[in-house]
Amino acid sequence: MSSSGSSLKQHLSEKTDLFGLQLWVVISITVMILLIFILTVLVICINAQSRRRRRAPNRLPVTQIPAVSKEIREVRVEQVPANDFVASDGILLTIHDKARENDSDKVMVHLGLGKSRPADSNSLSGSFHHTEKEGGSLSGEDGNSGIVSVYRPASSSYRITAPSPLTGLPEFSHLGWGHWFTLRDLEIATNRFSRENILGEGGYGVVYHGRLINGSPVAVKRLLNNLGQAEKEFRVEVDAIGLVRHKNLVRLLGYCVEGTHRMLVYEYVNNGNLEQWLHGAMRQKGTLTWEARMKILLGTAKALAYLHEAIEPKVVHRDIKSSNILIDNDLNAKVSDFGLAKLLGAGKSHITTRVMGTFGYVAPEYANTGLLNEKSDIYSFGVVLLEAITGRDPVDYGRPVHEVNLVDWLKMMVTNRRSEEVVDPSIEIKPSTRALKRALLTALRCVDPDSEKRPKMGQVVLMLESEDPIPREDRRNRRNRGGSIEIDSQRENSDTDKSDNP
Ligand SMILES: Nc1ncnc2c1ncn2[C@@H]1O[C@H](COP(=O)(O)OP(=O)(O)OP(=O)(O)O)[C@@H](O)[C@H]1O
Repeated sequence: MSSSGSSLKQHLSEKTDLFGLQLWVVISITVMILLIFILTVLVICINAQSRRRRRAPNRLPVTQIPAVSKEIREVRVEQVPANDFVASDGILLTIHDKARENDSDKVMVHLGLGKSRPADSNSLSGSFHHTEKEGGSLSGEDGNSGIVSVYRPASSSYRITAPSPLTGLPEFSHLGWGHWFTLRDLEIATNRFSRENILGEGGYGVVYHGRLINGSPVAVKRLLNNLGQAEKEFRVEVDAIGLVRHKNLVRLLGYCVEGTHRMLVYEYVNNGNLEQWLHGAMRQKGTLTWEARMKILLGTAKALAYLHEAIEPKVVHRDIKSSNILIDNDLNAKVSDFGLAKLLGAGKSHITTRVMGTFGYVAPEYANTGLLNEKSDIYSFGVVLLEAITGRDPVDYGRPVHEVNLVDWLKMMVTNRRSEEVVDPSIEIKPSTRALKRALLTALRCVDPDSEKRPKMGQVVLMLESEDPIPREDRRNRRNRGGSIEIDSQRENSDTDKSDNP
């Protein structure tokens, strides 16, 4: 044993060819080099991975809603057979008729405006950038700042806009915009999701009123189920949507991902929604005046203009309707549920069905073909505007057959020069003729059966804000066209004079 030990020692002490170094020295150096090499490789790998993780949100679009939604095609095949959907409506099916389009021309003429050509619409509304200069009605967090906030995924820009003056709250999400709540946090906030805290139930889940430990009131939306969406994917999507900011969009404060639970925590908007004010429980509190309605609709238009035109890539809401327009104490509109379609769109059945939008508000081309872009939101906005003007439901089977569909009835009334009769009878102080025509024209242009002819939301904002009776350019065009339109123009002027100068 000792002889073999001493022979090993002897062997290790032998000089090698490498600079005459002893064998044990060469072995030690080799082992050290190997160790250093392994350590270096490890450090490089860890660095690369963390850099990749940090870069991940930069490559992420706010949402990835494609111009043409795949999910909607799936719905049409599996969930809502096109014919059933359209046949049950009956209106959507026929709205593309040439005769209908001619109707729409007539409607425009009787509003005293004629059908607008592209040049008209430019002169009427200007471009989005024009709006910026004129006072920034499409701006982000601060609606009056005149600055359009463009989503820039560079981390520095969104960290600056990150919120949260809230204190004593759970962990900030990894992108820095909001909070990652635990299930326990939200159980405490909502009194264990008690029935008394339920604000309502929609297609996506149940909404609870809650109070955070710092006293802030919140609305907690408990999503129906996870639909197999991976935790990381959900968090990344929520983070992206959480970065979208506008004073007319309900603010997403944070979320909860725990086990199969998925919850979204929003600012609490305390004055009901437009649907409740027009047709439901909030009517007990009084009737919304014309001005209040226009303020709410203008805020909604600004929120949509922001989603469609001020952020990149744009967001299509997909479910604009009066119950998704929340209202605060100052009668500011707060559009809710934006981004939810994307967040849950990868799921199946009922969620995908929700993505189809809501009966009565869905644009005909969306219902017929499943093709979706922001023009579908604009159609739905037009329906909400008509709903606010008339106080009627978009589809009301309790009415005579020719009045069931709001858009059709409205066109018929305007064609028959009965525009003054469409105003919600519960509005005490009627709008001026000028204001009414302005609102009706805007709504009718939004619900044009031809989606290409609908104005952009930025133009809609300008149309609703405008004080002019009719844009000068538009009048000149109408004079050139002469005939009955000229007569309408004179009527409109005298109406305007009458109502605005009592
Ligand atoms: N942030 C919020 N603050 C106050 N109330 C809210 C908030 N978000 C939603 N609600 C209320 O909770 C109820 C349910 O809302 P939810 O959006 O889930 O359903 P919905 O609008 O009726 O239907 P849908 O899911 O089709 O949009 C509604 O009465 C809504 O006004």
